[in-house]
Amino acid sequence: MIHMRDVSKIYENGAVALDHVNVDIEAGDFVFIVGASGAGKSTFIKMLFREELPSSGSLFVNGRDVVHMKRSEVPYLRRGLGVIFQDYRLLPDKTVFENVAFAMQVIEAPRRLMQRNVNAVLDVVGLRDKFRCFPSQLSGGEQQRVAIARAIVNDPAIVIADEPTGNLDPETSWDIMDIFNRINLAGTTIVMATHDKTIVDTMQRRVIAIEDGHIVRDEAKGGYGYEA
Ligand SMILES: Nc1ncnc2c1ncn2[C@@H]1O[C@H](COP(=O)(O)OP(=O)(O)OP(=O)(O)O)[C@@H](O)[C@H]1O
Repeated sequence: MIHMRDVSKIYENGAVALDHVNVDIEAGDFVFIVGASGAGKSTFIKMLFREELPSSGSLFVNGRDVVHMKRSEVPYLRRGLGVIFQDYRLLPDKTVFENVAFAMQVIEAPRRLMQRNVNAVLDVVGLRDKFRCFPSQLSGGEQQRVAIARAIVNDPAIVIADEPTGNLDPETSWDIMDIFNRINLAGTTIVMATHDKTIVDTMQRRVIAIEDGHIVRDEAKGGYGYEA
């Protein structure tokens, strides 16, 4: 599903964000990416949806060669992925329904599917009754739930999340993790960078720890491994 071979990333200013990284993530995995600030977690995540390219090495995501694909193929890569950020990134002038539907419009999904699928994912995240609200009328946790609905509405094989609970209080964070858990149980692969020690320690999922651009630990049922 995700195969990284000898991947390094050196930014233009010379910063080495990842140094000869090898990782295999299989269908249905739930993986936490942990590590100190600046360790390389976001770089790792960004390469999966080709926001950043490796400087060297090979990367296959969903069977696609991320390094050698043409620019015109990038939308096809991204169609198979749902991406979630710490700061939600909703469109402020669109309602909850429109924010989620927009992800279907972008891929030119048939209109008749739109109503059904948007309602279905709003049910998954428990926000069907807020479909007319604008993001500014929602709490942070609700906005993140809209972002999750948007990420999964096209039924991606992989959901990629960079610090999705970073702006949320512990209780709301657990509501969000509950949704990720259900999405994973339905078969979707989850790759999540996080600083949340309690969540990682409690969930006992696969943990990949990055330090200074190197993978220093990869455990099937791991803990956070650092002091919070
Ligand atoms: N666009 C960029 N240009 C130059 N250097 C960068 C860029 N993005 C990240 N870096 C550097 O690459 C290294 C890894 O950064 P990255 O953002 O991947 O770390 P991180 O583990 O996600 O950190 P955080 O937890 O603070 O988000 C750092 O040294 C950072 O300064």
